[in-house]
Amino acid sequence: MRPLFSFFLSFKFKISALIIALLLFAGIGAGGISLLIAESELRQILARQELSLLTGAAAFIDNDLQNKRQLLKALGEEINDRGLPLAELQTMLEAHETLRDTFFNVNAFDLSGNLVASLRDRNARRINIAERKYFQDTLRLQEGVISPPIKSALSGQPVVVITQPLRDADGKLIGIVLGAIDLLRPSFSAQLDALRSGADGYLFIVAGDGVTVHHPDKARILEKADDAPGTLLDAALRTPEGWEDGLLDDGVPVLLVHRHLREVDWTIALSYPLRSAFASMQSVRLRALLGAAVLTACAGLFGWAITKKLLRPLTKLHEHVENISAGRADIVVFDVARRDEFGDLSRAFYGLSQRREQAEQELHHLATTDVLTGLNNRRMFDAFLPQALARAARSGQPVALAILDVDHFKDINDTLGHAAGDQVLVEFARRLSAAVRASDTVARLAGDEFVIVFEQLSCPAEMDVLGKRILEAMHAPFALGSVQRVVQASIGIAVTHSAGVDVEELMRAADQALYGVKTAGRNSFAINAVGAERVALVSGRG
Ligand SMILES: Nc1nc2c(ncn2[C@@H]2O[C@H](COP(=O)(O)OP(=O)(O)OP(=O)(O)O)[C@@H](O)[C@H]2O)c(=O)[nH]1
Repeated sequence: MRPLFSFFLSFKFKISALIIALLLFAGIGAGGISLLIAESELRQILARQELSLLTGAAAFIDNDLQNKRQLLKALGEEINDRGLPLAELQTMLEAHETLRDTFFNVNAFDLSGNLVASLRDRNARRINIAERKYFQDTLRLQEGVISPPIKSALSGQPVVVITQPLRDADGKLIGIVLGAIDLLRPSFSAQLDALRSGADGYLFIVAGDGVTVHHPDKARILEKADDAPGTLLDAALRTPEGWEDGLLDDGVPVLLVHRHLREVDWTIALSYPLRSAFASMQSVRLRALLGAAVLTACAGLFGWAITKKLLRPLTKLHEHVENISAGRADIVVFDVARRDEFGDLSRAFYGLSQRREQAEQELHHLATTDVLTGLNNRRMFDAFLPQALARAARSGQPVALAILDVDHFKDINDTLGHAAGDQVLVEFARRLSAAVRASDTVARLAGDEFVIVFEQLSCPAEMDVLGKRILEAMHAPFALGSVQRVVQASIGIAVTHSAGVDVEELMRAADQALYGVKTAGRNSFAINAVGAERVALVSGRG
């Protein structure tokens, strides 16, 4: 669980995730925008294509209506020219075969609106259409009109009628003749059926007042469609031609292409469900999405591999830090030649480690060195003496410890001052260091008290020589500014070559020797062989 967790926290994972996210964003963004543009273009193309088909259909219907009007006009003129009375119209209508082919029915009415002739049924019941608006309009305008879709008073069928005023030989209005178009089987039906687009698309015609003139669902003919402001139909009725996007009542998104007719206040429209119109786009979208997903996965893997490679120096750096912490490597491994950010970081680590090492050395020096004389201090001596004893035990060689005390040092301080006292201590330390061998270790314990550890002695008697040499080193007077001062010292030496002697025993033996020298008058040394219980007193001059 934990490695998985740290995997998700890793920089590699974050970078790879970022690459994938950016690619997804760019891919889906670019793909989405391209698809949107393609869809919009396709919509325009489809709409234009459908509109040009509608224009053909509209022209056909306009021509059909115009032909029908012309036919009725010709009929009216013939009646006028021949001065036929209304009573003879039935015979005349029946004689016109073209009327039967062109219209569902043709009827004639007198000025009072009473039926006087009916092409299809000479015994038709005597109806009156005086109240019908198209009748009144024809008389008022004295020219033919096309009615809105209505229910026929004679047949009860949904029809549209085309009227033509009738005159006698003197040109006086005597009635009207009208031709009815059956809206359930209009003459332009075949043409409209041929134009049906797409499996779900359908054509319909609606009058300017929203009443349906033609619809594949015949039950809707004569129904008033919803043309409230903001509806698709409202938009279609308000413009001569064009296309709109919108939702049908049942929520289906459609492309509505429409065109207004020339002969009559009708709009022919094609409702085209976008689902079928863009069926091909759906599959393109799916394929594009799949392609983007595959590409993103490949890019993600590639990004992972590249990131891993790019971050290898960082992994190496981490290894170096671990190795240095564990003492398996030196800080020099940080000093790489790379000329990039990782190189800079590694070298910065190197510099930092160098400074830290230096600081540690300085701290160690401060902690183990006497500030005044530069000799080892008590802390160093305490750590060093047991090691020296252990070394001596291993080598079997004698080891000696000398404790030195400057004689009457307090007098120097008191008579010449503390600074002069310091000078004496510094010079005393210098002479001590010069008098002993490189293998011997000198330290200042405190005040005017010094120690020397002598290692690698050939025999205990060698200490006689060394003790004398130290006293001799102090013979020359100390120059303290303008004053020359003789400085003497007392030395207590403990020497042993038995492995079992410990630090306390040795210190005690050296102290005893020193005490003996002090008691005997100072300026000399004494050697105390540990275990031998013998104190040898040797004069200051050796
Ligand atoms: N100038 C100076 N004096 C110090 C320092 N440390 C300790 N002293 C003085 O050294 C003197 C040590 O005196 P003692 O060792 O007790 O006496 P002494 O005069 O040497 O007498 P004996 O050892 O018996 O000969 C004291 O007066 C301390 O104040 C130091 O770092 N510098």
